[in-house]
Amino acid sequence: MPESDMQTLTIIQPDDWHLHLRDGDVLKSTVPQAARQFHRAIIMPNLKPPVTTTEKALEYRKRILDALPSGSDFEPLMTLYLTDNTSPEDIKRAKESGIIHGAKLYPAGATTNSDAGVTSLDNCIATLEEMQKQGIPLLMHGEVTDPSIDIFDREAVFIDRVLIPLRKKLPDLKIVFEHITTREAAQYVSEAEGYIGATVTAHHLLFNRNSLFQGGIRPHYYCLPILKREENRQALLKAVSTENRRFFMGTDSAPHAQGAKENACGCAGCYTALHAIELYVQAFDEIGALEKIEWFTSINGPKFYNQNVNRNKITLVKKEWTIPQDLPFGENRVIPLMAGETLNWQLK
Ligand SMILES: NC(=O)N[C@@H](CC(=O)O)C(=O)O
Ligand SMILES: [Zn+2]
Ligand SMILES: [Zn+2]
Repeated sequence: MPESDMQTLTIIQPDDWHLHLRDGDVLKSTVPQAARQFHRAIIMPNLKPPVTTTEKALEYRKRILDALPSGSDFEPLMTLYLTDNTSPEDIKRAKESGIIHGAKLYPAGATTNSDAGVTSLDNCIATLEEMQKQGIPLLMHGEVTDPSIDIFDREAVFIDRVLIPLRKKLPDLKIVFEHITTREAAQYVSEAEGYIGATVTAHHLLFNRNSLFQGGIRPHYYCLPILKREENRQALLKAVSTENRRFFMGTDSAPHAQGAKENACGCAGCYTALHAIELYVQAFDEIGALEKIEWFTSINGPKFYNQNVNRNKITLVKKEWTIPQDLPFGENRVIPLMAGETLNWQLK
């Protein structure tokens, strides 16, 4: 149970089960910011070029570890980027390495750096069977790419067109439905048979689609899956704050340089790794559910991934602070979510 006296909140140290750190120079800031809060993180493989092999993941892991502040015990949990050409041998190799904790499905064209992603799951059945056999979870960006489907419906349609048929074929495949944003997804994950979990971001708990157009167009609130109607936000809040153990924290912190967001064709992704835990605490506090937060932030995720729950604890204090306007990002700047706005809780 979290310890709380209204002015402080102490919880088991959280992990981030969905994080983009990017690569190169920017690791100098993205890695320490994540390591300040989390013990472990599932590292997304959508680099340019993507992390498609265990060898590439080992090299990327080393670059991440090299960017850690000395004394940090942060552990990057690596993932493979599935393509039409990922083979069952690639999966065996990943399992043997001991460093790969999932393989990521990006439907081709669905989101940032997904062009090399899977064009049809039919091309991957042998590979997915091997994942099922080896116990490697399939992490999914769950949106259909059919341009005739409205952007606000792409997640719900994915459940019927892709997820349910896939789970009929491979009922023992472990699945994480990443960054869910709809009532339909929350309900499906709550009730479905078998081994399935879902991550939920802080921004989908805090904001609905009105935030995209508050007094003008707001590129820093644009991410995929796109923010939805309020009723969906309410369904997500309910899912993460009830006793269901299938929902866990995954920030989907996805930094893009300021100029790539504030652009005629701006990139999708919100940067939250600086202040993720404070954002989640704010969301739970707003619905009076702080006593439920620890399952979501610190327990359900490790249990899903067969990892130990962390031993360390973190403490937040009830104290207003202002989110910085921008942050270093290699040679550029990145704008954190809610830049310049106030949060009520601060990590000690
Ligand atoms: N969530 C996003 O809007 N963007 C992510 C990709 C992803 O997780 O879909 C990114 O890598 O920028
Ligand atoms: Zn995604
Ligand atoms: Zn993501």
